[in-house]
Amino acid sequence: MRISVSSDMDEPVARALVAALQGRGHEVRPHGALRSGGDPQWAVCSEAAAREVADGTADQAVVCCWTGTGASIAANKVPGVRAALCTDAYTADGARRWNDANVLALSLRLTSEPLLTEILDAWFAGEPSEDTEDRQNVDRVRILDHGRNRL
Ligand SMILES: O=C[C@H](O)[C@H](O)[C@H](O)COP(=O)(O)O
Repeated sequence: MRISVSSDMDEPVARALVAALQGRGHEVRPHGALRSGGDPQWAVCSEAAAREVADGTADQAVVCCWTGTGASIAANKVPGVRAALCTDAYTADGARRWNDANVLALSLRLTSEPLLTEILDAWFAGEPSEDTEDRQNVDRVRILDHGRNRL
């Protein structure tokens, strides 16, 4: 997959994330502190990565900041993006399964490299649920994207 990755800080775990994604065969599109000349403000680089998912340049994105909160907030402002801040593998699996999340948000502070591996394993193994209620919930979120009562 083509995966946009942003981080507002050039932290070892952010570099490990890029290497892990490449090691899994993904094409990484770096943003923020991960790219020479990139704008490292979390609101800017998270939005840039998320926009690539929304416009189809990327299949998914991983957005990072110290807490993960700013990155997830900014990404979720982009219509079509469902960003989930995941602090463990169970949450990452649920985000893919029940939320059809297309952007993974991570905390640079909390995510150790072993935990990163667990989260990525769960994220990439997870498939969106076909359950009717789950799909209806995701559709409701799509309606919210547009600010009006249609998909
Ligand atoms: O949600 C915000 C993020 O956690 C930032 O990474 C945090 O604000 C640190 O940014 P700075 O080092 O620019 O203060």
